[in-house]
Amino acid sequence: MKTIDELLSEGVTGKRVFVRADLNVPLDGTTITDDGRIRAVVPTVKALADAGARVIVASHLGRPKGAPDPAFSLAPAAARLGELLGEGTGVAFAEDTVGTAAEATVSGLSDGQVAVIENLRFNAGETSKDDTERAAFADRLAGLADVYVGDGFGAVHRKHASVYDLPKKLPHYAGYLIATEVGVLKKLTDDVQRPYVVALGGAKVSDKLAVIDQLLGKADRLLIGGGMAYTFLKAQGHEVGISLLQEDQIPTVKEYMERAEKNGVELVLPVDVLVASEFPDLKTKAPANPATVAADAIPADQEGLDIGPETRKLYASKLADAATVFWNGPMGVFEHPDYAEGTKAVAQALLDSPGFTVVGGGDSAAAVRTLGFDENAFGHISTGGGASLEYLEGKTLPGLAALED
Ligand SMILES: Nc1ncnc2c1ncn2[C@@H]1O[C@H](COP(=O)(O)OP(=O)(O)O)[C@@H](O)[C@H]1O
Ligand SMILES: O=C(OP(=O)(O)O)[C@H](O)COP(=O)(O)O
Repeated sequence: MKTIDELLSEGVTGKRVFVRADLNVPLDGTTITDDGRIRAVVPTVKALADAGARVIVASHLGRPKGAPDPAFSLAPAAARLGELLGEGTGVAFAEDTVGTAAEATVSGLSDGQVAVIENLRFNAGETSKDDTERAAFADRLAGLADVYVGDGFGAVHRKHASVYDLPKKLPHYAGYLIATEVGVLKKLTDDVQRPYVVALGGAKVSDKLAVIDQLLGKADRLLIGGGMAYTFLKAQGHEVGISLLQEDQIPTVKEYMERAEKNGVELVLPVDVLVASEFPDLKTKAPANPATVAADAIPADQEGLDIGPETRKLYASKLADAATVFWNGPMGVFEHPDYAEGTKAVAQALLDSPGFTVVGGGDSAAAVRTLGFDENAFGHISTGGGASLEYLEGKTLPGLAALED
């Protein structure tokens, strides 16, 4: 994989450099609640701009349906990137991705200037499963630039036009963030120190259940929380009320539980959970007054939204002797204070553990910071949840493979 340092040594003055970042930050309206992913790409963008490149930063945000949707605009992220790059840099923003606004914005760039183009996923070609459709969109993106720098680690597991097809059409290099992320995760695959404990939670259940398959051959202990837990509880035969559930995965999860037992992997599930009859209001943060119930006694009209106090203690004890910890996915709806204790307890347990601790994922990293933890106290905070999990699985990641070609 060629790195950005090689590109800089070849010279970039006047070149249009397309930086595929992951600016998929959590938003409250147009307010960014955690800017970690934007800060993470600053070294790459700054190095290119300082060297006289005309930098085009592109990203997805959220999961819009292949058409413009103002709720998913990258405008707030562009403004924040401008602030982070500092006085005088200024960041132009194009209100489309490959249309006239993008073309005009890019052709208006002088050497050392930076532009952000609108959300890549406002175009159906970005995420299309049809190779021809994706390639056609990548062709249009390629028209904007001379060189490609891949630095959106959080999206390298996606076979999307800007991640996989575009680098094939331009000279391509890995940015600083991708180089750092891969360096750290490699340590967890090559020579992992044991006990190796993995904690999994969050809401992207269908995406992340698959990694458990691989982890059953690698980890010593798996702690399951967040929205992920209820498919396991249901597979054990318990009712989960109106909790997040991946019904079609129940047979798979049953098989995981059997294999864990056979392989001597400790698979740990919540023993109690916080429940309420409705999802909390994350805007007003009005008190949700959850009840604590045993994990095998979730009422039919209630939803599990955090792990309970006994589970917090249990998970802390299971992390206490870990030599390596990988954690992805909040243990509950941490954005609301009534459901943040489970995530806080796991974050604290990582800090108390003597081992090497890695936190992966946009929301997990955001949770650690917004709940007041010092991000530097963890071994590594990865900007990618799904991406880091798939890397640990040993899968070929499209966005890394394309940079290696
Ligand atoms: N029990 C639950 N029910 C519904 N959503 C949950 C639950 N626990 C956690 N979540 C949500 O999961 C989201 C993060 O999930 P995910 O995107 O998978 O994590 P990451 O970005 O760290 O990879 C958070 O917004 C959180 O509110
Ligand atoms: O937030 C992301 O992934 P993550 O939640 O697994 O960390 C990335 O920006 C990828 O987004 P996607 O899962 O909508 O493709």
